[in-house]
Amino acid sequence: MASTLSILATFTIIRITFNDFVPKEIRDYLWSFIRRFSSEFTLVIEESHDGSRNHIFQATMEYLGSHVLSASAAEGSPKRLTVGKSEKVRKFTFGLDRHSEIVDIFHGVPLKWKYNADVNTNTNNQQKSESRWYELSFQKNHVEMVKSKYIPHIINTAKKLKDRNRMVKFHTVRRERWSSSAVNLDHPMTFDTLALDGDLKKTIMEDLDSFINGKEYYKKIGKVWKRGYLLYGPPGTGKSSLIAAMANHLNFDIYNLNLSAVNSDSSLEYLLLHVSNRSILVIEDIDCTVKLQNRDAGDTTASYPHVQVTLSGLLNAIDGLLSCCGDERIIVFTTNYKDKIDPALLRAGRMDKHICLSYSTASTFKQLAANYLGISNHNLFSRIEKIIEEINVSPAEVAGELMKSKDPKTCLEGLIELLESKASEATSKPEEGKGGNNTKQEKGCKSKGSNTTNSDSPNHNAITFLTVGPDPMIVRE
Ligand SMILES: Nc1ncnc2c1ncn2[C@@H]1O[C@H](COP(=O)(O)OP(=O)(O)OP(=O)(O)O)[C@@H](O)[C@H]1O
Repeated sequence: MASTLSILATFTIIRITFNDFVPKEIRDYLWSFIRRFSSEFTLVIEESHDGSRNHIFQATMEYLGSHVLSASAAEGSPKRLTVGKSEKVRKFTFGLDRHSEIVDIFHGVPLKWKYNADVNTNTNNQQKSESRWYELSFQKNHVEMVKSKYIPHIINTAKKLKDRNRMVKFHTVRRERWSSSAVNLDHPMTFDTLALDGDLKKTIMEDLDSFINGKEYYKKIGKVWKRGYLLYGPPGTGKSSLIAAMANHLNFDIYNLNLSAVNSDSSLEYLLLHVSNRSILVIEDIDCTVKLQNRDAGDTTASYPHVQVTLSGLLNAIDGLLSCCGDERIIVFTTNYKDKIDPALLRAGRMDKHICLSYSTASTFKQLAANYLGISNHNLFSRIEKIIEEINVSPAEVAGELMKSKDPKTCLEGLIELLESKASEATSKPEEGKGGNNTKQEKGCKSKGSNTTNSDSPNHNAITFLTVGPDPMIVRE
């Protein structure tokens, strides 16, 4: 043991002495001489290439950053790492410290990475700049594999990591243009905290994942890589919450478009064409901002004096967005009244999925109770579940009651009081119930042209998920 240590110490001293006393030019020459007799091959990836940023360098940094921490426990791994965080990303980023090495195994081939950095001074010993580069060393017979598989793998992985870690931004319109200062979305709603009935949550997530993994599929069928969703249902049923959950799930920016802030069809077209890739364009309450009546009635223009956007302008702008420029874009309309929207806006190819969000059911109540109160059972549950299936109460109203106290019993009693008052209101005013107030039959999702099979089903009449466009692709590895 002692002799091993002394050999190591001697070797370290020799290496330090060699580095300190032998000029760099001679060291480089000696190394290139030694390499001539070895079967090792080295690729040098510098930070800049042809006078601009080298994307492979950036991708390598991202890629190795995700590997170094998990690899740091392995034998022979670097003993020093760098750590940092910028405003634009959610997580810390780790990296190799200068002159550190790490071995990555890809398809069983060991690939050795070394990170280098040098400070350059000009002749007056004044201006300093840093040059940084990676060296990737491997056996010569793997050159083709590294070129055709490993480097593309690094670039793809780095892109996915970057997309996953970036902050989601929220863009709004200012003076008919997207505001230059988008804010971090920072919305806590996720698919874990969103309460949805039946399989709807799973179906939506699967649809989003198929979309995001479907680049090749869209290319194959010659369709632009975009998808449209219509979210409809009564107020407080989670339409905005679902959009936030979608953005957080995909790490897509949100572009929120209020049509009443747009003065002309040409401005609208400009806005829709200037939405960035990997984003969700949201047009909320579409029935309120533009009177999108059935064109059979002959009304194709906005009927509110302050709204300049016409229905045909909106259709053209959406078709422009859907037919050209950019990738990975989602467009979402929300409305409380699906029947008020011109069917042309909702047809397949414009809105691929119609998702109805509706009043609370026993299932959504239980999800909310688990989220807000941290309980999965209580002796008041059965009473609540029974009444909630009979009346219309939005998840927002249920959530409001569950937030009133930290004591579950107090919250559940408050909720029962609300449910009972709604039930007696519905009994005393049955004619209002028909208008969609509090009767079970009006859970809010029935509308002309909706998926009546689903909406008639006894257990899931609150929610329908209707595919109107081509089904999402099945991605096979
Ligand atoms: N399905 C749900 N799951 C969890 N929380 C919900 C759900 N629906 C509503 N909420 C709660 O109610 C609040 C209001 O809901 P949200 O704004 O998403 O409803 P909305 O359908 O978009 O309403 P509106 O039609 O009035 O815009 C949310 O911030 C959230 O706290």
